[in-house]
Amino acid sequence: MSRYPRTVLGTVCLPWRDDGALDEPLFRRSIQTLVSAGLPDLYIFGTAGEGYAVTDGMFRRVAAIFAETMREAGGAAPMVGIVSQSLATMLERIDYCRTLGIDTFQISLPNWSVVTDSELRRVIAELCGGFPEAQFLHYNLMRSGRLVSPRLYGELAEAHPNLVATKYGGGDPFLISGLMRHAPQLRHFLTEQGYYIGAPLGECGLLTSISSSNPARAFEYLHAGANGDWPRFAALYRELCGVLHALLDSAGGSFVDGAYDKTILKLSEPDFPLKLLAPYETVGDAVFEAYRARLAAEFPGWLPAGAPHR
Ligand SMILES: N[C@@H](CC=O)C(=O)O
Repeated sequence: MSRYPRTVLGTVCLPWRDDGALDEPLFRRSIQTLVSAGLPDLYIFGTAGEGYAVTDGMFRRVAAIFAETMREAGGAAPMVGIVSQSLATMLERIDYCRTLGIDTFQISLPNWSVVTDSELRRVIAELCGGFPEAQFLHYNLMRSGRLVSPRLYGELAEAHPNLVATKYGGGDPFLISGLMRHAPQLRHFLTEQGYYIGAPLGECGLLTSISSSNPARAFEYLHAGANGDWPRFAALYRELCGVLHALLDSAGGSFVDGAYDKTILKLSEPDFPLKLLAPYETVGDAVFEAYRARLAAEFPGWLPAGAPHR
């Protein structure tokens, strides 16, 4: 029995105005739009949410607005990403969020020097042990300099009942099957490609990226995999591979996640700026227009519900 609901987990992006300030009304509106479109399980400060780039002041302001708006919108428990080179800063940020009533955190490992297994055990012990009333999802990504192995997750899950989930954006079949085998008590959230490998093996969740443009269809993909409806699952997977290539072809280069996630979000929030916090470069409006045109022509079912298919 897994410790966290099986659902579609989605990112929230941060809209920056030309003067560099947060566009608060648009930030609130984009959260409301996602929840009312059927995506209530949301987090801030993943890679797309620029958790690596915000100051402490911005972290506090965004976290407070996010928690308040999620409550108003009727979203699930708001999940806040904690990204820092400093374990002490991570603890401070969690402490602050606890004062806002936030109890669900997405943690990644400090990476100035890649942590060893025993250092990793220490990080998880400080975070999970320091806040036993909170719950933690670990973001397993190579930007930390290493991945956590399925067996190590099994060990950590036994030691920390409030380690409840993991998130992995890659597609390594060996790692994915290992997660299901060695740490089934954790909910493993996999992106569209990884979910296709994981769903036949165990009760993983869907970490939505390209599929977030149409939450109802993203849930259809989750359920097709969960219920063993393999023809539908394969058909949606084929579409999603096409959608991914449409996005990458339109972008024509390599960008940090936020550039892609903001392009996807702009489908439902046309005035959402694509700008990223410095020094990272983003895609231009022409990329967004090319992507929207490709979706309309080839995969209209992945446009937001009610969007014109032009
Ligand atoms: N871009 C996502 C990860 C998965 O797709 C994020 O920022 O968390």
